[in-house]
This record gives sequence, structure tokens and C-alpha cells, in this order.
Amino acid sequence: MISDMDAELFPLEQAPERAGSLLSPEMAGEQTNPVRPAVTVEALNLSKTFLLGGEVIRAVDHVSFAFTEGQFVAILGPSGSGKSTLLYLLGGLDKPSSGALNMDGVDVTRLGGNQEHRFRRQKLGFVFQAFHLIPRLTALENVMLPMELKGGMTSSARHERASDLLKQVGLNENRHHHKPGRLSGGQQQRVAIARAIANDPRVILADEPTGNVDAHTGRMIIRLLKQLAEQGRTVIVVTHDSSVAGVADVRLQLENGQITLMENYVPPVLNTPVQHKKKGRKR
Ligand SMILES: Nc1ncnc2c1ncn2[C@@H]1O[C@H](COP(=O)(O)OP(=O)(O)OP(=O)(O)O)[C@@H](O)[C@H]1O
Repeated sequence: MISDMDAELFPLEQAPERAGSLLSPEMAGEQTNPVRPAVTVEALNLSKTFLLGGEVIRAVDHVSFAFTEGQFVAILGPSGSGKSTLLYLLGGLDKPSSGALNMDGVDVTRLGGNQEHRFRRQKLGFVFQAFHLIPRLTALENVMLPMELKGGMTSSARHERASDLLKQVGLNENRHHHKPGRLSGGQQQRVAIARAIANDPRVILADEPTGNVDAHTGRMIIRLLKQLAEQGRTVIVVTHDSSVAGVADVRLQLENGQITLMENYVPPVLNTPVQHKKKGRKR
């Protein structure tokens, strides 16, 4: 079913078709179950190749999986195995060379320009190892920014929500008006997590979120991400950190761009029927 937000993003006659599914439309339709968690991220033979000095590098090589709301997924693998490239593909920060990627029921590989930006802003939250906060903005302003870009909220509503989110992630109120340069790594990562969830995304993508903080803060960051998954979001984390892997519901191991192990992975049955484009239909 196309949600209200999707309908706003993609008027029905322009709605991108799903390019494919791990299940047939019949199976997905027949087995619809209202209590089954919805699939939020679905990759089908997703690949990314780079050409480097005449050499073809298969950074992500025919990868397929589907994750549902509420899942905490760790992507593991040796250096150069394709973890970050896969995460960037999932986040739309890079385009796949081939394959399909459905996010929250929409084939994102077919989005372009503004549609893509709006989709990412509304459905995805990013957390990076290096935090990537805007240095000239305070913690509060950094969290307000995604809401401002999305639009539809008054300044005081944005302020109130940002302040609430910063409290939720445990940033002391006396730090809310500090710029990132005056915050510790752990405090900056809390701000980055608050910013990632500012627009209440369905999916959170994190690239080594504990890579730049001490072990104690790392555990706190993991707890926060785990809570976000328990609240119903899909949280996908690229990590070398065994304690992140330890709390994950699903562990996905990559080597040379291919999945070599999917631990605890159960292919979900799609909760919603596959959307097919209806040509010429008016809203
Ligand atoms: N822009 C690019 N151009 C050429 N090759 C690239 C590019 N980006 C990544 N690669 C190559 O793709 C492969 C996968 O890289 P990727 O950064 O995804 O690995 P990773 O598992 O995240 O590594 P690490 O754990 O060290 O961050 C590597 O061989 C890398 O050199």
C-alpha cells in the first residue's frame, strides 16, 4: 500500500514500479498479514563496480536481502570487502551499477533529482564515524536542520522537537547551545543520532558509529541504536566492532563484495502487495 507520504512524493501515475522482489507478487499478496513487520529495505542482485586503471573492481557483487522494521542489522567483513559501498548504495549516496533496491516499497534506483532528495530526507537517517555535524551550528541547530529542510514545521516546533531528541539521546541541556568543536566525540555522536532521527526515518544507516569514541561511549551509542530498532526502525550498521555485532538481530558477512554468511537471517514475507504502475490512471 502506498502511504500518505508516498502519495505525496509520488502521485500514483508517476509512482516508480518496484523493479523486483524476493517474492512473487502472488505470494506477497496471498500472505499479507497485518501483524507481520513490513519490509523496509530490499536489495536484489545489487552490484557496484568501479573501473580503476583498466581494472574492474566488484565492490558489491550481486547482493540480495530483505530487512524489516524493528531489525538491527550488522554488516561485517574485512577491510575492502565492500561494506561502506553497500551502505552508500542503500543510502542513495552512490548509484548501483545493476540490480534493484526497494526502500519502504519504492524502487529508489529509479528516483532522480528532487524526488530522490526528498525520499532520503524523509525515510533515511545517517550516522557516520566522523559525525559530520555542521561546525558553525549549535547542537540544537544541527538537529533542527533536517526538519527545516523537510519543511512543514514552525520554528518553535522544530526547536521543541530538537531539544526533546537531544534529551532522549542523553545530551545534557547545558550542551544544547554548544557548537560541535566544544563537544566530545561521544557528545557529537549523540547529536548526530538525534539529527538522524529528526524526521522520524524508517531506516537508519550507520557507518562505524562507534569508530571514533571510547569503549564506554561506544556501548552507549550501541544501546541508543538498538533502542531505535526496538521502536520499529530498521537500523543497519557497518562495523568492525564485535560488541555491535553481538547485539545485532542479523549479521551479514561480506567478502570481495559478496555475502558469505547471513547469521540469524530469515527471509521475510512482504507485508504489503507489490505496487504495479497503473498507466494512465488519474488521481
Ligand atoms: N570510488 C572508488 N573507486 C574505485 N574503487 C573503489 C571506490 N570506492 C571503493 N572502492 C573499492 O571497492 C572495494 C570496497 O571498498 P569499501 O570501502 O566498500 O570496503 P569496506 O569493506 O568498507 O572497507 P573498510 O572496512 O576498510 O572501510 C575496495 O576494493 C575499494 O578499494
